[in-house]
Amino acid sequence: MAANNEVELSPEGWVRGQTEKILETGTTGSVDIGGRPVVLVTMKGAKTGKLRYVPLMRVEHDGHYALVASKGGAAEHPVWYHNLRANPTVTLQDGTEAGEYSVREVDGTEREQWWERSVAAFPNYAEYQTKTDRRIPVFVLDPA
Ligand SMILES: C[C@H](OP(=O)(O)OC[C@@H](O)[C@@H](O)[C@@H](O)Cn1c2nc(=O)[nH]c(=O)c-2cc2ccc(O)cc21)C(=O)N[C@@H](CCC(=O)N[C@@H](CCC(=O)O)C(=O)O)C(=O)O
Repeated sequence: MAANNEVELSPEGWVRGQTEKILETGTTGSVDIGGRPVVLVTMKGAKTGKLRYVPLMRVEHDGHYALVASKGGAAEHPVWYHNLRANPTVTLQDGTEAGEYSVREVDGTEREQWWERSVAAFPNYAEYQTKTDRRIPVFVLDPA
């Protein structure tokens, strides 16, 4: 296991670029996807123990957030899905504010409620779900 403070950004160029911009400016407000706000989630790698920085769409309600493992409607879950399952405590930065959250995957009516909020925040999620038989996982973050 790596030292738990070793940071690793995405190998995906455009994602790394947005992450670097957030880190340089100190605010997630410096980036967006189609004008929609983004949050920056720091999570612990399931295998390496590295600190992984994962930008995701901002879905917030009453101080709780949802993270949608859509990966653009790909056939498989994003790799970070496994990180959250293994290490369900993250730091989430929204704007300039960062806080600690406990993470849980949701199902049933709670998932429906948060899926609606997610699609309202980022309509592309609805289209991504039509592109794959994989049911796109939804995680809810509760302030730690
Ligand atoms: C390419 C791969 O990415 P991924 O984890 O599959 O995630 C794919 C994307 O979801 C991820 O890039 C998101 O940030 C993309 N993305 C969104 N992705 C989404 O799925 N949903 C969103 O709402 C979303 C919004 C968003 C907004 C801005 C932005 O810049 C990017 C956004 C990756 O980062 N791999 C790394 C890290 C892998 C990793 O985490 N390894 C774990 C082990 C994991 C295991 O157990 O297998 C470890 O370190 O231990 C690598 O191969 O080195």
